This record gives sequence, C-alpha cells and structure tokens, in this order.
Amino acid sequence: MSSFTGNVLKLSIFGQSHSPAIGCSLDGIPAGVPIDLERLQLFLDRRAPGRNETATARKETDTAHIISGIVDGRTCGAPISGIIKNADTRSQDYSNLRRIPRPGHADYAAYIKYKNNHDVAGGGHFSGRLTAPLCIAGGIALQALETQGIRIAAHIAALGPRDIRDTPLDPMKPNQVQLKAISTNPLPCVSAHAAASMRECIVDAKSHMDSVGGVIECVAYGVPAGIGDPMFDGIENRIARLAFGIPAIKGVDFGAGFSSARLMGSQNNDSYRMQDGQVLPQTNNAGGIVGGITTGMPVIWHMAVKPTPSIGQQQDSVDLEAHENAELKIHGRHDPCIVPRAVPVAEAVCAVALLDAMLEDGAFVLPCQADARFR
Ligand SMILES: Cc1cc2nc3c(=O)[nH]c(=O)nc-3n(C[C@H](O)[C@H](O)[C@H](O)COP(=O)(O)O)c2cc1C
Ligand SMILES: C=C(O[C@@H]1CC(C(=O)O)=C[C@@H](OP(=O)(O)O)[C@H]1O)C(=O)O
Repeated sequence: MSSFTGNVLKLSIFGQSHSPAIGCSLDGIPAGVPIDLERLQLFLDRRAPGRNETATARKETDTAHIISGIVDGRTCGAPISGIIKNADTRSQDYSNLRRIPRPGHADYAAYIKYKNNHDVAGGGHFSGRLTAPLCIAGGIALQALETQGIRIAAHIAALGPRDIRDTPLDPMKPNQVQLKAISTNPLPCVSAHAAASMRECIVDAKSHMDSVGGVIECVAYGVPAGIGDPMFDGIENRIARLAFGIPAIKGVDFGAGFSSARLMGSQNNDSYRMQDGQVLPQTNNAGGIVGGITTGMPVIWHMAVKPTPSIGQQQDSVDLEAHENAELKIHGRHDPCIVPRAVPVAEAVCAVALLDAMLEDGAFVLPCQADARFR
C-alpha cells in the first residue's frame, strides 16, 4: 500500500482502524525546531472522534505518544515517530461486510485488489481514522512553518445539498476576526449563522439515517514567493497529492479553481502593481500559485468531501460468496458528516506539502540557526 510520501520531508503512515495502534514516521525536519506538544495535542483534539452529535460515536482520546525525534521541546534531527492507541473498537459491526460490501466504501475494491485478505474491521487502512497520525505530522509541520511566519487556516466553505455557504477567508491577507471566529464557533465557520445552519443540516441528515458532504477552504498566509516547481512538482500537485490521500476527498481546486473556467481573461488575471518597492498582485484568483510556484500571495485551495458512505438506510449490494444480490443495513457508528473533522486534516496536509517544498528549495531557515546551548 502506498502510504508513503514526500521529497525531502518523508512521511509514512501505518496501522488500521481497529489494530492496536496507528502512527506515523516523519523524517527530514531540521534539528532545533521548537515543538509544543500541548499545542500538538490540542490540534489532534480538533479532529478526534466522539466529541459531539455531528460526529461518529466512537470515543478515542487520540493521545499522541511521541516516541522519537523530539527532545526537550525541540526536534533533534532524528526521524520523528508518533503513535496513537485504538481503544473503542467494535469489530463485530463489520463481520458481514467482508461478504456484503458497503456501497461507497472501499470494501469491494479492497476485496478484489487484496484477494479478500484486507482488514475489513473499521475500514482497515482505508479508514478516516488514519488521518489522526496524519495530523501528528501536520501539527508538527504547522508549528515548523509558524517559525517562518506562515499561518494556515481552514473552514467549512459549503455544506450539504442546499449548499449552505460560509463567508470565504480573506484572499489577500490574514483577517484576525475571521480566524478567531473559526476557532470559537460551534462548527469551524467564519459566520456563526452558517455554523448553526450547517449543524442543523447534519443533525437532520443523521435523523434520516443519511449523510451529507461539503467543501473545505484552506488558506496559507505568509508563504514567500518563489517556492515550488513547474510541471509535476508544483505546489498544486504537492497539495493535491496529499489531499487525495484523505479518505472521502473527491475534488481539489486552487484559487478561483473551476469557477475560473467561466471568467474572461481580463477578469481572471491578477494584475500587478508596485507597492513600497514590492510587486503586489491586485487580486488572487490564482490562489497564490502560478506555474506551480508561489507568488507571495496567500495559497488558497478547496477540497470536496463526499457524504459519508456508511449510512443506516437499507441499500442495494451483493453477496460476494453467494454471487447474488443482497440488501445491506449497516449497524455501526459513523460520522453523519465527515467535513467538520476533516477541517484540521486539510490544514495538516497543506502544512506537510508546503514544508516539504520549502525544505527542498532551501527556503526554511530557523530564526536562530546557531543553538543557544552551544554558545
Ligand atoms: C475524518 C474522517 C472520518 C470518516 N468517517 C467515516 C465514517 O464514519 N464512516 C464511513 O463510512 N466513512 C468515513 N470516512 C470516509 C471513508 O473512510 C472513505 O469514504 C472510504 O475509505 C473510501 O475512500 P474514498 O471515499 O476516498 O474513495 C471518513 C473519512 C474521514 C477523513
Ligand atoms: C475512528 C474514527 O473514525 C472512523 C472512520 C470510519 C471510516 O470508515 O473511515 C468509520 C468509523 O469507524 P468505527 O466503525 O470503528 O467507529 C469512524 O468512527 C476517527 O476518525 O478517528
């Protein structure tokens, strides 16, 4: 299975939803980066399951056990590895799914590819649970990027079939009022009204044993110009590659994205002006990336999250042993909507992708490279 990525910052994710533990290994961060483990845990808590009625009922503490690579609050140059224990597993909920695959989940595709040897319990290695160790790596990358003046934030941009919309994040510069609202509203939205409507939509879908999807917007402020590469290692490629590693992501776009296809060139181009001796684009339809390389404007991207495949309603499936049609009713615990818990995961993958590109371009410089301990 391809659960390994990165050019300079090498990330590997291991485990299954119901295995004793899940974890990650992250190699390539320079020594001396300050990492606050309490803040890392608060980041993981934003994604953790079982915290409210819009999420799965599975309860996990999602405590990150960092077993190597961080000493006395700083990276030591050795590979960082972290594990999270799985505790609240109910594998019996999955006993019939090896035979009768869930529409929309990976059961049937895995049955064919792994010749029925896959771990079906909890969705195995396909589970959204694997985004917990992804958030260990992402949380560390976010703190590393903060030392470079980079701040990454995501929110729910749109949700559900009625397309409930939140206010977009400022595409030109960080807006502290917006960023505070995202962290204080009951769902990660700029607008309290949008958060309340989205919550209602999720609870309503749940009461009908159904699920809803949505769109997450993620913005990286403070990324310097000139990071990335043309063709296959552009910043778009790098972010999209990691974003599609998140289960349930079915679309990714940048800046004006798919809407740019409906604009005239004169509307879509971000014209340049000089301001205080600096080149300053006047708009940011490009989402801060041209030719795969950053422009110095905020990097803006979106990811489409499909509605959770495991729903309580009866669905048409097949019996893979009897080779006949079958009806399926799923009895497990599932997210009625994945979107709220995927918001920190968007920030995590954005941070890992940008940090890898910055390390590769030699653009990651610690404010105090000479460690005080050696003076
Ligand atoms: C944070 C998170 C939570 C998820 N929770 C569930 C869930 O409770 N039930 C479910 O069927 N799928 C859930 N998923 C999605 C499935 O894991 C995913 O749809 C499945 O592995 C198939 O992959 P694909 O949708 O990318 O094709 C979740 C995904 C994420 C990122
Ligand atoms: C546990 C998490 O989410 C799980 C993701 C998931 C899936 O199919 O993706 C299915 C459910 O697993 P289980 O049936 O074991 O409760 C979710 O609870 C998590 O995100 O930490």
